[in-house]
Amino acid sequence: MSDRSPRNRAPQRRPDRVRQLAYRVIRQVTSEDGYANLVLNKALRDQRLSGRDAAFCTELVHGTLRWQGTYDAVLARCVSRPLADLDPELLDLLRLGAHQLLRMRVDSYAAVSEMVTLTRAEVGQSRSGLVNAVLRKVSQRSLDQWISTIAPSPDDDHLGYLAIAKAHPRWVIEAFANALASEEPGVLPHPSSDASGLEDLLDADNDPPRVTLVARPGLADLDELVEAGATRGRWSPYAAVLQGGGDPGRIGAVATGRAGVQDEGSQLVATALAMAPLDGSDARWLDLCAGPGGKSALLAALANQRDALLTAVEPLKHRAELVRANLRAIPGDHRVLVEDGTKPTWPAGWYDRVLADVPCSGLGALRRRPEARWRRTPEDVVELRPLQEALVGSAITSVRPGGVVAYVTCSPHHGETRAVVDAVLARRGDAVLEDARPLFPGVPLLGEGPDVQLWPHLHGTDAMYLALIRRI
Ligand SMILES: C[S@@+](CC[C@H](N)C(=O)[O-])C[C@H]1O[C@@H](n2cnc3c(N)ncnc32)[C@H](O)[C@@H]1O
Repeated sequence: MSDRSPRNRAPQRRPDRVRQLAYRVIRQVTSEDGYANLVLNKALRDQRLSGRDAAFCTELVHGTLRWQGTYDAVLARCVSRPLADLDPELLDLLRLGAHQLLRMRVDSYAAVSEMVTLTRAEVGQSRSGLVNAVLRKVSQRSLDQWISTIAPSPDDDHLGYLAIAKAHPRWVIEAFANALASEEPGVLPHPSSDASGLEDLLDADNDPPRVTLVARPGLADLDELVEAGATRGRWSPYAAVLQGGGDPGRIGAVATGRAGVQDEGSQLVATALAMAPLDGSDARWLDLCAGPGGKSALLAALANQRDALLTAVEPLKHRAELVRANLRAIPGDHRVLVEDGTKPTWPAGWYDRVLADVPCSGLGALRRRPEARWRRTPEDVVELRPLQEALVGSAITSVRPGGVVAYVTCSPHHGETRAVVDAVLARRGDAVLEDARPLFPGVPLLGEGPDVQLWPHLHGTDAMYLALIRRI
């Protein structure tokens, strides 16, 4: 009989440092409603993780959070009680294990064994048996086999199938299907084929985006970013893409604020507002919902080239500080007001161009926010509506007759795009919609207009929406 006295027991293995960090980041994101990107970046910095370790940790965190709904459906088949009855720590450990087994090329034995060791260290020996047993069951099938087992047949319930196979909540897929269908008359809102591009869109959401830079006009030019290793963007005249990622802060133009990190779709909508034709005065520009100030910086740089000035409005003090920081490198006496955009303190009709980039569900930026899809609810869209309508109303009141408003969301959900614009314009007789498509030169697949919806799968951008409104 072997001697199991503590003195003779084999020393307990230490958990793998990278998996442990990934688990702790995931815990913070799920238990404190943290933003994965912020929590992870801080953790990587604090632990001085870089190179392959940082990349592995990022994949563990982002992948686990992004595929959470699918992993929960798999785990529900492997755990004998409802997942809701599991301790949240245990559930996060199981999700992290499932990700390694089902979507990473980690050897099954290594993945299970590492997760058992991590479980022992993080929640105690008594739980490690359950983790071992459940993950072994998970490892008995590939992801495709699990999907065939647990998802409804695509012929019976296409959206239900996609929810599992593409890891999106069903209500989000429905909203996307509706938005895509309205751009392509004749395509059913609930397609059973992918004629509408729905599957491509969901796939694009599951691909982490490359880092896109903006060369702020008049301050940096694209050649400078290209020399630093970036390649020119596809559509925006100011965009460059950092191939292979890397820290953008190492580029001089970014470190000094002459360039910044900004999705190409965000660049396109801000540039579209600046390009809208205008008769008469073009001196006063307003960014009504400015924080953290990415679009403010681009608009201010463009305004500066025409001797115009930008006023940026943001009610949250800490976000207004971010706007100030973003505007610091831009020449000109641009102002930041810490105010509520629905209660203008400036005279009606004061501005020539207004951007209303309103608070929204952010469903258009799921690529870059891995946890967001599981956190948002249909109620968010309903609850944001009155604020969105008040802000468009305020934007229209703030612009002079003949001036233009760009209503922008980072969401393709009709409840926060067309429905908002239509409701506001139906109530007031002093503004009309204009065709925004000519303001996106060279950008293909802009639909039937007059508004513009960009898409990750078609344009490689966030799903930004823009409606161009002219005050009459
Ligand atoms: C979608 S974000 C704007 C992003 C920004 N334009 C950029 O490109 O960096 C919406 C912003 O509106 C702000 N906001 C919320 N309520 C507001 C209000 N009543 N008036 C003005 N801005 C508001 C939010 O704090 C948030 O910073």
